[in-house]
Amino acid sequence: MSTLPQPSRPAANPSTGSLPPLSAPKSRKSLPVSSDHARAPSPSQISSKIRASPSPRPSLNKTALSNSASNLSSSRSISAGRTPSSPDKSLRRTISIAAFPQPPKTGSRPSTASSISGIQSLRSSGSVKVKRNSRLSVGTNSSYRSSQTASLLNGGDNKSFVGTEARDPEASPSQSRSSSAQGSYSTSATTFEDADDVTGALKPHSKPKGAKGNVIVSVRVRPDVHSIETSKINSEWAVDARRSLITFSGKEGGDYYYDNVFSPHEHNAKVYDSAAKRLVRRVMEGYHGTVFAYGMTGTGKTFSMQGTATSPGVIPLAITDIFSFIRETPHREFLLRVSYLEIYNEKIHDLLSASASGSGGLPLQQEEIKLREDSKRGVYATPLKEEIVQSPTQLLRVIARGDHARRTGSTQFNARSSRSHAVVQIVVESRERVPAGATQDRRSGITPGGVRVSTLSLIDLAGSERAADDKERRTEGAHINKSLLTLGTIISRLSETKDKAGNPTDREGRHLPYRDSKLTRLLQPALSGNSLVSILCTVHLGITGNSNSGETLNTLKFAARAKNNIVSHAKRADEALGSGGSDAGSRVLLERYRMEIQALRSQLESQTKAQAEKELKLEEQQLEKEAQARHEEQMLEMQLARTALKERIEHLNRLILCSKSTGVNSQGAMSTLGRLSRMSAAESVARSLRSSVSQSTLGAYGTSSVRPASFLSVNSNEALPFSSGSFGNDEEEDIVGEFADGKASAQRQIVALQADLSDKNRYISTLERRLLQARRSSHSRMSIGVKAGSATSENPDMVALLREKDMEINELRQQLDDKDRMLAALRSAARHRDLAHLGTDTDLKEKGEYKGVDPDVSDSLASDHVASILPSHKEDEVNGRKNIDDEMSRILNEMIQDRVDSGHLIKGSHGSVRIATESQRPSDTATPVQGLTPSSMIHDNIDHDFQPG
Ligand SMILES: Nc1ncnc2c1ncn2[C@@H]1O[C@H](COP(=O)(O)OP(=O)(O)OP(=O)(O)O)[C@@H](O)[C@H]1O
Repeated sequence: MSTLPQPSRPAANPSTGSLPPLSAPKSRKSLPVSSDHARAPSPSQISSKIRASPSPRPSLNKTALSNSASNLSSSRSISAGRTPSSPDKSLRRTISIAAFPQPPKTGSRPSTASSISGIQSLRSSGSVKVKRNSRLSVGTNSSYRSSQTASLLNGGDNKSFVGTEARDPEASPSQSRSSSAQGSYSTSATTFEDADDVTGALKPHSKPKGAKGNVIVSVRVRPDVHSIETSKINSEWAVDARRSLITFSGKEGGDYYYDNVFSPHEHNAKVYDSAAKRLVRRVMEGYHGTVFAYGMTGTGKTFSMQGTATSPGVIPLAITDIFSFIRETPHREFLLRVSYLEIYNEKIHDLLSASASGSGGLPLQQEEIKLREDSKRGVYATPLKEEIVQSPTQLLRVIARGDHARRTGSTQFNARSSRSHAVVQIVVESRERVPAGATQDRRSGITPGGVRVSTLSLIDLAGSERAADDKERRTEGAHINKSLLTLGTIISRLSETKDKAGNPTDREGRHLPYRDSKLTRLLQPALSGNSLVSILCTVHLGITGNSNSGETLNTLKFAARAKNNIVSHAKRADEALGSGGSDAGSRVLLERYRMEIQALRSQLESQTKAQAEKELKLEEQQLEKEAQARHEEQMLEMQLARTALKERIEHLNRLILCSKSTGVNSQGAMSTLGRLSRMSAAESVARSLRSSVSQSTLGAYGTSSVRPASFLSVNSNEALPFSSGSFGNDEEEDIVGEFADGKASAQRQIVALQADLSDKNRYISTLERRLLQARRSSHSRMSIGVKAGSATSENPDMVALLREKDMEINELRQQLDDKDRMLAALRSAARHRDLAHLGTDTDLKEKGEYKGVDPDVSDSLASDHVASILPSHKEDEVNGRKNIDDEMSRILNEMIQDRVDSGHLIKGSHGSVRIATESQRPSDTATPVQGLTPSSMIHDNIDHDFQPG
């Protein structure tokens, strides 16, 4: 949404209390009468011309006078020769902008003020005939002094009024247009001087005492490109830029003074410096400001406002200045938003909305934009897109986009004529910057002091034109002309009076027709008081094109009326506190943004906090998880190692027991036992043991009625208290079962045991390696744990585990030793047995009793390698067998004792043994004695254990 500057509407009799003391009154009748005018045509003649002004001048505004008397009495003056009661005389208050703080001087852009006077320029160009002191000779009928005082925004306080002498450059050569020594510009509500008023009233060299206002009117003369080529010169016009004077010597001729007159050779930069710069600076300080270009089509309005790439106009130069000001004002912060609209055929279009420019340059249908008014915002267009801009480039780009969308067309006088009124509005919000560490208003969440909002409106009006041939142009022209006419009417009737309802009226109490056109409605706030105004009127005085003297005169009169009638009580906008949520507050975007930023910041802070806490928690959880995972991993490793060790121990145990049993068998020649038992039960020497074992084995299968003798009874030589075929309980039966099958040869057992031995050696070395690794990794983990200050609880476990593993390894070593010993014993037993078998076999063969013996076995038993140890005598043989029996018994006893000690076997009261149940075993070495497992298992194990390698 956008609005033209609408500070609170000026009251019927606006108080000037908030304004700086007026330095001079603005009096319509304060103009000095030049001696020229003495020679001027009669008052009646002048009046007839000057009264082109559409409305008669009301009488002096008594209310205004009385209301402002206290403030103005010292500074107001009523021009000489004029009585307060004079009906056509009006005393207008003036407001001095010179008393306001001066903007910082910038060196950002050098002033391009041309030193060439307009007269000189015109002379050189020859486009306008300069007439020195010719006014009187021409018989000038009127004299418009629209710039009788130091001008608002482009003049200096020292600017003098031009009397007869002063107008003569030679008589009064230097009318300084420069600003005062302090660089201040003064403004004045230009006094429009009716001929009636002038008559006999103007005093040469009189200078109103600082009559100043906030309205500046400038006239720019467009160069005539054809004038150089042609010898014809429009001799009716004379332009004296130095004295801001345009003189027309034709019909209705006269002198026209303004705040600025720019000769055809003045550049845009000069125009900006003199006509707009000051106003722009004031807007940045908190005043509303409006600059608009008015003039016939093709006279250079767009050229002045937009300019070209090489010669930027008012708009781009203002933008540059705005940002220069921001840079130069570090103690304040600013927010700029811009809108751009056009009024085309009495309809408002948003030039920044996406739909503003459709394909092929045709505008798309967009939501109708309406003008609304409220007490706080004044008149504003809605809905209107506003863009927040942060750099001159961005702002220029936004405006260029709007320019692109603006409607133009070819007219008789301008190939690219603006067919609409274009309004750029830049809303400036500013506030004191919060000093670092300053305390803030806790309740509102904002810093003390509010936001100041001011608006700069830069308006390029469409040009007035005569009826065109083209229908479309005619329609456009009708709308343009109507709105411009309304504008002219309003300006000519402007007064400070208002009706009871507070609506502005002219001096006769008639309503001002602001609502007659969108343009005037939109300009209402600017025209009716609280805005600084700069009007740039463009004319073309050449002999070609539309250098129509009548039109030019109209423009000059418009300018003069504007300067004379528009009274501005511009004051700095109040600082609004935007936190209240009121309408005003909601307008103050800067504050809203600040609060939003603050809210977002605190939100961000709390979120960051929460995030940090969450992250910390997650991290902790992660660490916990990692520790847990590590722990689990370690436990798993340990478990695996443990399981592997246990399995191995079991395996070894099985082997040991099997070896024991094998030993028993080998003592009784287990593999051969079956064979022997099959061969004969009458084998003499080894019978006691071998047959008993054999029988017990057989007994286990229920094939023998002989009382079985457990292999344990070998040592004790005690008869087992079991009945035949049973050990008295199942476990013992299982034991018996183990010995029931013994077919492997001693050789194979030895080979198997050797392989197993090497296997175990390998395994032990593997275990040692693993242990070493485990120690290392445990050490590194422990050190990590110590570093992290956690996971120290793992140490006892690890130590215990290591200890356990050490024990297991020791145990394994012991077992291995046992095995070694057993192996040695088995070897020697095998040797002896083989020798004994050789002898026995020979006997049997001799006796023909060696039946059923496998010839292979027989052969193998009779192999050469045992032949060497064959005893020569039977007695030796018997003794040898006895020794073997004894040795085997001893070894077996030792091993059994070991198992009893380790809790795997339980000794019975009668010397019998049985396998300990799970519950009876020591918990830490709960290794099942696989060698004493049920027979089916034993078979498997034996088979497995006997696997070579
Ligand atoms: N001071 C100047 N110096 C050089 N060229 C100018 C000047 N003023 C106007 N012109 C040229 O005159 C032509 C018409 O100017 P411009 O379009 O600004 O007129 P306008 O008043 O905006 O017309 P319209 O109302 O039809 O839009 C342009 O080509 C422009 O470049």
